[in-house]
Amino acid sequence: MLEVSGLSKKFDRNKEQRYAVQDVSLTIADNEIFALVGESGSGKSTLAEMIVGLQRPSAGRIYWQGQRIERKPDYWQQVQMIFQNPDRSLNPYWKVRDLIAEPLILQRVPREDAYHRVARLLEQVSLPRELGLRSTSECSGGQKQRVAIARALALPPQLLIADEMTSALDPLTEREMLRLLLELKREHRLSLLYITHRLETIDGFADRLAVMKDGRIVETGSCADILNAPQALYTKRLLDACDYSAEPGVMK
Ligand SMILES: Nc1ncnc2c1ncn2[C@@H]1O[C@H](COP(=O)(O)OP(=O)(O)OP(=O)(O)O)[C@@H](O)[C@H]1O
Repeated sequence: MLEVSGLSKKFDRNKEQRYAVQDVSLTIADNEIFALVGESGSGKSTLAEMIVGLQRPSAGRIYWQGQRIERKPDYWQQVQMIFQNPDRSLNPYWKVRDLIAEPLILQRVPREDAYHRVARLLEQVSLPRELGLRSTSECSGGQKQRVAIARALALPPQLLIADEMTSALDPLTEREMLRLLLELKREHRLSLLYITHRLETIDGFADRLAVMKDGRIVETGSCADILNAPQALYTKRLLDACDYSAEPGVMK
């Protein structure tokens, strides 16, 4: 469904040009959870931001359903991103229900109909309906992240990109979030690009996995294969660092 081919991004740093992402190619299939793993600074967010159009690639192409995204104007409605810090996409002065309703209102859905849909979305992400009348400054970190998910689902996307969305949350809330994403995948048949630096969280969750280091993909394959028998030295080091064999994954 999504194909990234030879994608690179260079930034100027100290009068030099450095690659944040270099010649990355990958595909994400329909209804697939694809995890992108790597340590801090390996280029994961830059890659995601190119996919959602927040950064312009220095080289390479992105295809959606077989066509370049520049030729698919509806692509931008079919992809949504959730950030590590939900405040990045949520205005603290707005009520939760208006934040979630905004994408619908922008599509000219009548306000009353939009609020009905918001009530259903709040239920889907396990938030009480009353929370709709609060501002996000009155919500916890986990609640804000659920609000961000509900907003991203208001116009159901076909591809959801979650960039370190659970890394500021406690382990129990993290587990709940991953369960919620699995449910949403089943219900909406969406695909998910799930970005994390924590390999141990994706066991039993992701279908496929790419490991990124210094802007390049060093290993890609089925999640189970890579976790059980990593080929790249770097992946082995990442697994050792999180003591993967000793700790069951979040979803087990
Ligand atoms: N706007 C920018 N200007 C210059 N360099 C940048 C910019 N954005 C990112 N970089 C650099 O590109 C590299 C990759 O950064 P990126 O944020 O994509 O990594 P990451 O794997 O997502 O890291 P983290 O897990 O810490 O978010 C880093 O060396 C970073 O300093």
